[in-house]
Amino acid sequence: MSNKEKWIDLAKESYSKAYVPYSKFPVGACLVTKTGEVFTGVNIENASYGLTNCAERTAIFKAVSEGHLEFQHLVVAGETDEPISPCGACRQVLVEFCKADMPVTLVSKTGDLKETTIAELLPYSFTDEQL
Ligand SMILES: O=c1ccn([C@H]2C[C@H](O)[C@@H](CO)O2)c(=O)[nH]1
Ligand SMILES: [Zn+2]
Repeated sequence: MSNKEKWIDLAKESYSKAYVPYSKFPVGACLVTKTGEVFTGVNIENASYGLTNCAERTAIFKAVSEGHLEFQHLVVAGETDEPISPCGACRQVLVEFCKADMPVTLVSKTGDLKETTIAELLPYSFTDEQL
């Protein structure tokens, strides 16, 4: 089994930890650091719906909290017909921590994959270079 297949499995396995009483729509992410450590994340919803934290941001915030700032790959898996597509808020947070050419693998419920990159997900993004 390749590393990427393992990361896809980890993203899917994390569904069981998603806190999704409102949408019943679990999403799992697996973020891999440059040195190969893996951080999973799930969506965590709230009765005040807007405070929901997506799986992607949960994974990033976990990794950054542990001192990791360099990443090599992200997998996001959802119970969608087509490979899941990260929301705009997560794309902006990903741009903050991931290089433009970092590969991102998006996964559907049947295991269809879409291979993309950070820059493809959020072209012409606002970054610290503009501050
Ligand atoms: O890429 C995505 C898309 C959606 N969600 C979550 C937010 C909410 O909990 C549920 C439905 O939008 O899915 C994620 O975690 N990641
Ligand atoms: Zn999101």
